[in-house]
This record gives sequence, structure tokens and C-alpha cells, in this order.
Amino acid sequence: MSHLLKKPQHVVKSEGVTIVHDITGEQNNLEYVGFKVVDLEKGSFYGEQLNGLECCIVVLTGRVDVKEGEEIFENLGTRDNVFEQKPTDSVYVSNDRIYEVKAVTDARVALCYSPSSEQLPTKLIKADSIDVEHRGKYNNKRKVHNILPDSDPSANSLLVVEVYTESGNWSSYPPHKHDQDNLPEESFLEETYYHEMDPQQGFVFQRVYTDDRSLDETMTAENGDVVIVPKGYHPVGVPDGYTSYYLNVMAGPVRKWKFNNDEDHEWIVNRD
Ligand SMILES: O=C(O)C[C@@H](O)[C@H](O)C(=O)CO
Repeated sequence: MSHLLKKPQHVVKSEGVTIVHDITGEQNNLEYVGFKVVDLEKGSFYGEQLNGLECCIVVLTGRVDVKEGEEIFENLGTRDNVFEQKPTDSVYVSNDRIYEVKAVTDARVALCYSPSSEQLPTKLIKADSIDVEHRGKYNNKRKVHNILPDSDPSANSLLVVEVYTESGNWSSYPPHKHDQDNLPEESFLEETYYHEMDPQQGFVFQRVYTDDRSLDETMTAENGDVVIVPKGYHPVGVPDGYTSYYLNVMAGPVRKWKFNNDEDHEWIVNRD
């Protein structure tokens, strides 16, 4: 199996708390992006001291309360299944803070991290403030929920989006990359993809490749898998009959999403 493909681990941390993914630490070869998925049974708690990381808590499903210092945000979350396709609530917490999530119902949260040293205010990102964007044409259509885009200065490094791609379509397509710290031409951003499918037995194909093909891996991502994109192009193809959901976390030295398409496939954008 590719070292870029991570299967759910389901490690029980404490009563009612299961770590589904923990993509943090040096073994993942990521400098700027960290990612966890945590399942919480109703009434359970998960908390962290963030030290040198900022964190965006995305309530994937269920309802939770989030506490940071004096701030308590209650009953966050809007959906029981990500395929309800409505935006959800998130909370941005800056480095060196301590936060706690309490499950009001059974819930799944995504924790998106990046190194950070400058304190910013804790911020509730409400579902009804999320910009919903429709991108692409022909078999290249997808719907994007911009949770923390680069136009929103609430974070130091983190960029977070959710993407829905319908059956038979492609997204993150035509293939694009953002692996050069060379603005204004291109930014360097690492990225993770947390995938879900509807129905659950579905799968998608994701290719991660560089121009010189020193990296060229095509993976089958199944429900709950994470794909790591340290560099290179990273398109996703969705087979007929299945809808794809993924949550992207991106971060790098500069908080700007400036990508370039693979020139061989640029013509796809330019069709009438
Ligand atoms: O437009 C899409 O299909 C989503 C991608 O842009 C995805 O968020 C990504 O690859 C970011 O670089």
C-alpha cells in the first residue's frame, strides 16, 4: 500500500473517545499539516493543549460543545451524515491554547493543525457563514464549502475546505499542484484529503504525481481513508454510482493558495 494512503486506525483513547486517524508527527513527513479524526460517544470529552499548533475543529457529524478559556460554543454541528451536503460549524483555536470538545450526541470531529506562533482570537465559524462555491463544467463539477479560505484572515497558516463530487465526475481536476514556494507564481502548501463515499462501499481513485514522475502513485481511497499530498498534482476520479466527499487541510510557509495546472491538461479548463 502506498505510504501516502492512511487507513482508519480506530484507537480507543479513553471511554467513548476513539482516534480514527492521527496524521501528526514526523513519520508522516509533513512539516506544515497535521490532521486527526476523532469519534466521540455522547457525553464524552476530548481536549488538547495546543502548544505550537493552531487548530481548526470541524464538526463532521453530530453535535458538540467546544470550550476554550472563557468561551463556550454550544451545540455545534448541523448534520448526522456529511452527505446531507450542508455546511457545518467549525471553531478556530490559536496556538498555545487549551480546548475541550464535549459530545452532545455521538459525533465525529476533524482536527486540522498547522504550526503557529502568533496568537489569534478563537473564532466560531458558523455553518451559515460558509461560502458555497460551484466549480467546474462537463464531468468536472464539484461543490466546495470554503471553511477557512485564504481570503479569511482568521488563521495564521491553515486553509480548510470540504468538497463534494458527484458520480462520474472529477475534482481537484484538471490536475493542479502547489509545491513551489515561489509567489506570486505558486505557493507551497502540503495537503491532506479525508475521504468519505456515499454509499459507503464506494471508492475513488486519487493520483499524486510530479512533473518528473519521481513521485507517481495512484491510490484507491475508500470510505474513511486519508491521502497525504506532500507535493505534486493530486486529481480525484469518482466512479459511476457513488458520491465523493473530502475534507482538505492545506498549510505552508505562506497562507496563499496559488496553484498551477498540469500544462498537458490545461486545455480542459479552456473548453467552451
Ligand atoms: O477544486 C477542487 O476540486 C478542490 C481542490 O481545489 C482541492 O481543495 C485542492 O486540491 C486544493 O489544492
